[in-house]
Amino acid sequence: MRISIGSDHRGVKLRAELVDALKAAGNEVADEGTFQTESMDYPDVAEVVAGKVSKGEAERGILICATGVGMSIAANKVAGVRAAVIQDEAVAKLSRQHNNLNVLCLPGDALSTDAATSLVKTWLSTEFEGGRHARRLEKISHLEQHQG
Ligand SMILES: O=C(CO)[C@H](O)[C@H](O)[C@H](O)COP(=O)(O)O
Repeated sequence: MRISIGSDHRGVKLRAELVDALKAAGNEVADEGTFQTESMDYPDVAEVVAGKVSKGEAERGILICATGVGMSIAANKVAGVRAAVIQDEAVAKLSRQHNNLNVLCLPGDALSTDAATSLVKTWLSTEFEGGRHARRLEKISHLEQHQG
């Protein structure tokens, strides 16, 4: 799978570990940084990862900051992106089955490498169920196009 992954300064270590695990599993990974531990602004990285997902240049995106919250807020501003903070296996699965989540936001401060790797594996391998859930996503798309 083609995956774009990024983090701010608070997610550098976890991101590097996930990049290795994703590549080892055979994915095509675009690592968007940041590559520095100095403080930087998470929306700058969210824009790159969410933009690639929105344009179809990546099938999925993964974003990491301290809480995942800022990344999810920023990513959801990009057309066609469905992003959420996930830190639970059952929710990771449901976020794919029911919401077709295409950008996974992880709280780097709250997850061990093993827990994050397992969440990502579950999330990547779970298919969208369609049906009534597709109808609901169409309503979300409508909101995106006709807000205000
Ligand atoms: O945006 C966030 C919270 O919603 C992210 O967790 C950031 O990583 C965090 O705000 C960065 O904070 P810092 O004090 O600048 O390291």
